[in-house]
This record gives sequence, C-alpha cells and structure tokens, in this order.
Amino acid sequence: MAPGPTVPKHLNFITGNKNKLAEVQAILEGVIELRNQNVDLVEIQGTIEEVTRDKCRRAAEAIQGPVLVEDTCLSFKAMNELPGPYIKWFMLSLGPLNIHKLLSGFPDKSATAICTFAYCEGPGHEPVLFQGKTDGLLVESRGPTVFGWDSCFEYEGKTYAEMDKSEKNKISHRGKALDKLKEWLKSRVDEE
Ligand SMILES: O=P(O)(O)OP(=O)(O)OP(=O)(O)OC[C@H]1O[C@@H](n2cnc3c(O)ncnc32)[C@H](O)[C@@H]1O
Ligand SMILES: [Mg+2]
Repeated sequence: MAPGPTVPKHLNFITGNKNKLAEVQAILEGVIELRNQNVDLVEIQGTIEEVTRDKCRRAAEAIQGPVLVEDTCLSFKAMNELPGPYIKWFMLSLGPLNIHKLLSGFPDKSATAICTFAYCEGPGHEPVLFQGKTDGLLVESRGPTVFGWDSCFEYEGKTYAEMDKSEKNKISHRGKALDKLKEWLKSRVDEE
C-alpha cells in the first residue's frame, strides 16, 4: 500500500444530517461500507478548510478512532462568498422559502455549493480533505422542501429539489467531492 493514512473496512461517517447521510450512502454504495454516528460537533468560524479540519479533529477525539466528516457551504458571489460555512444558521432562521431574499438587492444571483469531506485516522492525525463544487443560481423555492436549500439552488434550469436523487448526485458538490474520495480510497482501504 502507498504510504499515508490507512482506512478501515467500515468507514465511520459522523453527521447529524439524515439527508446528507442518505446521499453519501447512495454514492458510496459498493465502494465502502458506511457506519454512522451522530455526534454534536462544535463548528468554529474560519475558512471552509479550517472549519472542516477542526470538525474532523473533534470527531476523531470524540469517538477515539477513524472518522469521516463533511461540511457543506453555500456561497454567493454578490456577498463575497458569504454565508459559506454559515449557511446552516441562515437556513435555520429564514428557511427554504425566504433564503432567496438574501440576494434580492443584488442583480447577480450566482451561488456555489461546496462540499468538503475530511478523513482522519484518529486523534492526533492530520485530516485529509476532498472538495467538490457546483456553480448555480439562488432562486425562489421550487420543488419539495425536504433537504436544506435544495429547492433554492438551480443548476442548468432545474433546482436540486426538482431533480431525482441520482441526477443530483451526478452533478452535485457532494458527488464531485465523493468522486475524489473514492479515487483516494482505492489505494487506502485496509484489507486486514
Ligand atoms: O452534522 P453535520 O454533518 O454538520 O450536518 P449539518 O446539517 O450541521 O450540516 P452542515 O454543518 O454541513 O451545514 C450545511 C447546511 O446546508 C444544508 N445542506 C447540506 N447539504 C445540502 C444539500 O446537498 N442540499 C441542500 N442543503 C444542504 C444543511 O441542511 C445545513 O443547513
Ligand atoms: Mg453541522
């Protein structure tokens, strides 16, 4: 095996978000078996990479073992990339029916969805990051309001919520990040 972190056969994905978990399970099916623990992790302020690395270190400490975590951002060009990692708090306050109003004073509705996975072997180890981005537009909610801002993020004429799951996973920020993780996993999974 190439030098670097080892990965157990069962990857422990730490998240409290059921929709995220379902997508990750669907995309990684047949690649690696996923286990899930819901640990309430503190999320710091900082760049996307700083937030995700810190979240991963905390998760590894909390479970005292190897972990996979993920942090999702939604960034608006007109707002100089904010809210970014803080989108969760805007969603909690505004909800999917009002989030588009954040850009109502701006002609530029460009939005980028960014997904950053981090894997860490255990406490004291440096996390490895895998990032995927999808460019789209922030629009008025269209489609089911089941998952976060899916109904407000439009990619090539359709919101994520108007796509079926496999269609979203093919072009999504999460799908792209997991393509990179899958490539890396090929050389890393511990066969012992
Ligand atoms: O336990 P964790 O994994 O941290 O789960 P979370 O729900 O706190 O997730 P984040 O910290 O990554 O915050 C991202 C926010 O964006 C939402 N979100 C994440 N992925 C999404 C996707 O693919 N489509 C729409 N909304 C998404 C999610 O519901 C949150 O409001
Ligand atoms: Mg979170």
